[in-house]
Amino acid sequence: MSKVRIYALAKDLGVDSGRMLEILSDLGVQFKSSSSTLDEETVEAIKTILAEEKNSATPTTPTATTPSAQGDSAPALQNQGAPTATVEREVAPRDTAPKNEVPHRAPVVTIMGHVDHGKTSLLDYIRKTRVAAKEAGGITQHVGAFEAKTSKGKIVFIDTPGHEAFTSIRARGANVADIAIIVVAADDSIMPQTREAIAHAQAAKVPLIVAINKMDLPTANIDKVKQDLIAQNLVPEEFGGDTIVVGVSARTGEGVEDLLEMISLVAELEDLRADPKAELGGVVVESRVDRQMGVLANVIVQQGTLRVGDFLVVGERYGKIKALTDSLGARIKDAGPSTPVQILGFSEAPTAGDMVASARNEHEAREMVQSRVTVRRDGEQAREKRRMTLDDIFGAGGEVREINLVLRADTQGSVEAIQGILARKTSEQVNLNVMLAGIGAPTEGDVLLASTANATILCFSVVPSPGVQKVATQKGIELKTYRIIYELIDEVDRLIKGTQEPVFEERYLGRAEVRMVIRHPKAGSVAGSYVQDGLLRRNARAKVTRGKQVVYEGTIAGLKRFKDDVREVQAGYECGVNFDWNDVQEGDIIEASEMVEITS
Ligand SMILES: Nc1nc2c(ncn2[C@@H]2O[C@H](COP(=O)(O)OP(=O)(O)OP(=O)(O)O)[C@@H](O)[C@H]2O)c(=O)[nH]1
Repeated sequence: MSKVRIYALAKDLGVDSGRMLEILSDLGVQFKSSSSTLDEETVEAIKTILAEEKNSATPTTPTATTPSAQGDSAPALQNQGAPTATVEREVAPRDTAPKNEVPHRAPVVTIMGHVDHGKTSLLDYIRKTRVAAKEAGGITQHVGAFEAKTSKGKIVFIDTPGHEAFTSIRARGANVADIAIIVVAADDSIMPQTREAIAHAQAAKVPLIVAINKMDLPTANIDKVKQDLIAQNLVPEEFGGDTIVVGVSARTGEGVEDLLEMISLVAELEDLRADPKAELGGVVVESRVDRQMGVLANVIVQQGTLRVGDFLVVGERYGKIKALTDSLGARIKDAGPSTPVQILGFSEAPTAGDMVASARNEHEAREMVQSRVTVRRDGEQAREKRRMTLDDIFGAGGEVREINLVLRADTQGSVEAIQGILARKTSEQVNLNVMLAGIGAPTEGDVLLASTANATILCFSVVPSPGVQKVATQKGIELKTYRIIYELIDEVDRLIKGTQEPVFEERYLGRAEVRMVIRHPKAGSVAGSYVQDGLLRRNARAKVTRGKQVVYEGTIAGLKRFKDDVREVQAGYECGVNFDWNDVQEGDIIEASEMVEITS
């Protein structure tokens, strides 16, 4: 039997993800994502655990016809007898002492990709086929996201496709999406914005699923897309990698079901939970001003529950919810986690990415706003005083070993040349992580990416527009332009140096011979010595040898010329040397050295 992916096994065994994760953690199995593979032994162990549970849960009524001749317990679990229900029932006793009482929530998915690769079409297809719009009078409300129903439950899709929205939300510190779908047209393969989308999803550390769209076209070249994905370090599962790739057509609907199923499986294994009773947390997806209704803000609730009449604080504004509308256009009274809603009640339009909090009453809402204003002002003042330096970004003393870069250059050739040089500079100590390498001037999106990932933007032979430069300045992002490749590389070297632990080298200073030892009741032994070569320096490292043997290693604690304390004594002079050691003898050789930081 070959290796099995976690999600595939969970599906085969009809086990819910929570239980699968529990078993894996009980077994001490480490895994990266739901696509990670399990070896044969682990699979057998899981099957055994499930079989044992099954037996102990139904001791007297062996369920389906599971002949004892069947050595492997797995087929029994795959039997038709409502496996999911059975498993859930079996799990129940364990739930008496649940690790996590917080209920599951629906995944929030964002669709990104290159222009014209079919993001909108895919969203439209899913909305058309999966949203029961008629329930609410036939008009779906635009609330920035919609809820699709699948056999495995609800999936929330953010319906403004494109990474700009996603990134601006992230740049404000919010991470609204749990899963990113990267749409790649089968006839066009990976394009610049695909690469950007991948970089953004990776920077957000959200699992991504690649949807190869337009499979219906005769010019579709799936193999090419897969090869191009590999070149982006996204190795599809069939080649042994972790990247889930699903072929779809937004036109015919082919594969969309599989895509939804994959989303559900990934979501299950992400074990997404949120407490509807917790303090409110939500994110503004978009907002607009309606001539008749006023400000409408589209929000996704992340935890807690929104209720009509609540006071909400968003950024430096607050408002009272006058009305809540769900994605089907229905007026609702409250909305729990992973619910997209439209809120009426703000006096000014909030910005995408703003986080929504609730206050108990108007007074508290006002206070919260006031304290936010103060924090912002303080921050602005502090920033003015101290423009961020690279050391600030990466930490002094090289605590951060990852250097994130966004690279922009005039041609593909330059990009590749620079990337080639950078690749050689990655070492065990420092990882140069080029989050995005693109042709053309840097964009505001690059700055947002850089600001969320603490990256530096390096430009070669391209110049940022004043607008982009301004945003970079506001966000304290280093945006540097070069006309000569080696100057850019020098900058990278500087970054590397800033992040590395300093390297020290022992440098020889000099040697002295001990000619006479004076035993002093208070000062201990003073070695009257003659400096034969170089110099001796106070606080330098000292090694004392007697014949061929090293008898002491430590520090020159004191150094005197006659009665005076001195800092150093040159060759050709006599001096008195003190150590924190008293067994020095006539004839010993003192060798002094110091540790010097290597700068190259
Ligand atoms: N044959 C075929 N055409 C498709 C498919 N999906 C989208 N298209 C077509 O591709 C074009 C672009 O589709 P959109 O959905 O607008 O692409 P998009 O990625 O949302 O584009 P932008 O919003 O401009 O970034 C349209 O003409 C669609 O009809 C598909 O699966 N098959």
